[in-house]
Amino acid sequence: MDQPNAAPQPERQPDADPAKPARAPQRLNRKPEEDVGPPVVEIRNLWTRFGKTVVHQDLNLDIYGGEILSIVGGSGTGKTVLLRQMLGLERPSSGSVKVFGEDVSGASPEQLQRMRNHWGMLFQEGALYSALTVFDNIALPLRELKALPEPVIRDAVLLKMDMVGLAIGDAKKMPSDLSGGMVKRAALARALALEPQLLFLDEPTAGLDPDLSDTFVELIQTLHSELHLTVVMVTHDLDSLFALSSRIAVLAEKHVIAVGPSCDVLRVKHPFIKQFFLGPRGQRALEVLEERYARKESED
Ligand SMILES: Nc1ncnc2c1ncn2[C@@H]1O[C@H](COP(=O)(O)OP(=O)(O)OP(=O)(O)O)[C@@H](O)[C@H]1O
Repeated sequence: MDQPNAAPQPERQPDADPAKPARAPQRLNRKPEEDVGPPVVEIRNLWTRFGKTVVHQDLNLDIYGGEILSIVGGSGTGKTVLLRQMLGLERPSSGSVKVFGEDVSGASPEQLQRMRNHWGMLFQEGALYSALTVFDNIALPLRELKALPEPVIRDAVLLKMDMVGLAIGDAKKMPSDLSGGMVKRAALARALALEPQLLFLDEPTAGLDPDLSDTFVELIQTLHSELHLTVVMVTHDLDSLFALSSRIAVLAEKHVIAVGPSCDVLRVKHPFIKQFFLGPRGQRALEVLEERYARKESED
């Protein structure tokens, strides 16, 4: 996690019209410090309208390889819709969403299916198929490829189960036999089945008690660094937000008002940021994180 450093310099959107002043709320739009190459996800001038309701208005966001980018915002600010647009499950009213340089917003179902083979998605509540065993749930994306022999699928499923901390004996269990934490692990194993480079997480710790949530956060941290994943996460959970995020993108006023490392975003003077991060919950989450760092440092 980045430690507080120099005050952030406001940066103009890369494709903004130089003749126009940067919009006042776009206070911060920082790339990660090191040279990380072109964005893995590139959202440009995106508008989303449902009837007369405008959810996103000229929204821009870049997500870079290897980072964990978390999207936060108040209820109804369009986080889930944005995630679904990145996954090609919904189309924006205008603007573009590119993933690995390919336009998701205009892709055909066949193109989308091919693209999705490079992404994994962990939905809220795990979203396992209740009629399938843990093994068959994880095997599903591999079987859908219709290219792999069953012994290869078996090995891949067992490897993924091991990665997420499930025992071989769990393979035959039905989702209804699993605890909340195990459902998350099985869903994560399924999201990783095709060895994606990009992983989308929707509220990954929702429904877990604090201990299970911490364990799951550690698992995501380990997998992120071992598998060199790029992770895009939507979360309300401040503990996992601070523990995991390389950068945080804040949605308010129908667009991204700030994006950068948590230490920089916390300094942006905006009512939502103040209320969300600097209220009692935010302070507690920061204290927990500081304690965790102090413990880690003394252990090292
Ligand atoms: N298919 C749809 N038709 C009409 N309105 C929709 C549709 N999908 C989403 N919306 C509206 O768009 C807005 C953004 O929804 P979204 O679910 O993305 O919010 P969110 O930021 O994820 O909220 P929360 O944090 O409460 O889950 C909401 O006002 C929602 O009612």
